[in-house]
Amino acid sequence: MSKQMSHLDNIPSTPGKFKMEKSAYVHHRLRWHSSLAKLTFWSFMFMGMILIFFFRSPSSNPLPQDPSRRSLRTYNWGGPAWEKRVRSSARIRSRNGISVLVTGAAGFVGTHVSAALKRRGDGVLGLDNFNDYYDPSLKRSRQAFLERSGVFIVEGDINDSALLRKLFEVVAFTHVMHLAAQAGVRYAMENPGSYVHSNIAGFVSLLEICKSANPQPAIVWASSSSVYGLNTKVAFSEKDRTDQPASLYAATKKAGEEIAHTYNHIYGLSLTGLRFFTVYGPWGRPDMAYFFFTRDILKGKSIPIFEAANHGTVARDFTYIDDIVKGCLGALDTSEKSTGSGGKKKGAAQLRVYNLGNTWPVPVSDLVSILERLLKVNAKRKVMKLPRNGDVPFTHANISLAQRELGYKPTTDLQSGLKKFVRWYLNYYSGGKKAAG
Ligand SMILES: O=C(O)[C@H]1O[C@H](OP(=O)(O)OP(=O)(O)OC[C@H]2O[C@@H](n3ccc(=O)[nH]c3=O)[C@H](O)[C@@H]2O)[C@H](O)[C@@H](O)[C@@H]1O
Repeated sequence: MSKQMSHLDNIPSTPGKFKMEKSAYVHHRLRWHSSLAKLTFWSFMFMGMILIFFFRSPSSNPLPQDPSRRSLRTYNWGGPAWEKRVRSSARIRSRNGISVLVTGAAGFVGTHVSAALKRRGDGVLGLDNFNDYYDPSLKRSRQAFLERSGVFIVEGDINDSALLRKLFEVVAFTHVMHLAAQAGVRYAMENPGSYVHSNIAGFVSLLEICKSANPQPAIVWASSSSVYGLNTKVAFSEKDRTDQPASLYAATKKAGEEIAHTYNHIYGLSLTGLRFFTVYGPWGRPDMAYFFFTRDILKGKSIPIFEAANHGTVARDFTYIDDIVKGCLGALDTSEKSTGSGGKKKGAAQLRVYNLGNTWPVPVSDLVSILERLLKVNAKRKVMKLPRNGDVPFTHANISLAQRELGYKPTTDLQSGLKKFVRWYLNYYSGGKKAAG
């Protein structure tokens, strides 16, 4: 080590503490070396910071969640073997059966509806983009489950008009069950673009193809209880106002209802919107509270339980998946044909909207108590104020219209439904991924 270096080693890091008895010359040189070393050090630090900033900046790092990039993903479709699979999956195998294109088929509700249609002999073709909003491996497991029942899921995006056109060329679908969407109330603040991309642009893209299809299919699609937003009149009825959405998610679903009106009015498409109320059950969505509460209770992690102003209760009209499936099938079976052809309306067509709820709101804290009993583990509850992120304090469905017109009649209470969910959850995550179903 050089003499100079050893001098430098003696320099304290804090300025002003240098020993003053050294000669002025040495003092001057040391100060000079010290400044040089510091200058070099800070230059490197500065360069480093710029590089880190550059590589981490969102504009230079295409995140998989970027919705505009989702549509740029290329999917493999087409070819004789692919068309054969499409035709075979969509083939009707029962008398008076229907042929249904199910969008979002690898999603929670999509999987259950596809399986139920297939069971009764209808033709079913799935479509899903397998995006990574939540663990795509769960979507792959649902796909495998459907495959075993004879349902083929085409990989693709509803914004891909060429793909949709091709599907209608290969199969004359009588119905579309449109469940592909960007779901989740709170995530809308993180990634607003994905809601516009899927729930508005994607819906319009699908309707454009449907209006030009010959014959035009009848469409049943998923709206949401969240369209009631800040409505305080209980129970929520289809006649109540829905012009005060509390989240962008709700606003895009409400926009969907208006868009449905337009396509019905101009092109004669038969359209039925279903306002689902907090659907839960086996194969559910990991971003929903009942699902991640279960995971976190088992892990011993604390769970945030929201409460409204003045310690008010937050409650949901939780609705079990099997009841929702019956509602969806009821809506498909009572759909009238679209009236247009070749993109032209020939007469008035059906336009409907229904609540599909359970009519029994349950406080979130009661949901947690049920989970504690089923899991035999006490939850670490962290009660906190309902964040201002789009959540509403309560939902409560009036279902008399769906009861009358769709024969909809929910039969599963939260305790029984969660029991089935917990059984599935424990089986699925203990390695029985294939068998769970
Ligand atoms: O009914 C609907 O239309 C909507 O239902 C759910 O939305 P949400 O009811 O907010 O369902 P969760 O996110 O599972 O929340 C359930 C309840 O737990 C509460 N919660 C949520 C998260 C949390 O950390 N803590 C907590 O107490 C929420 O405030 C809410 O009352 C779905 O996520 C939406 O996609 C769907 O459209």
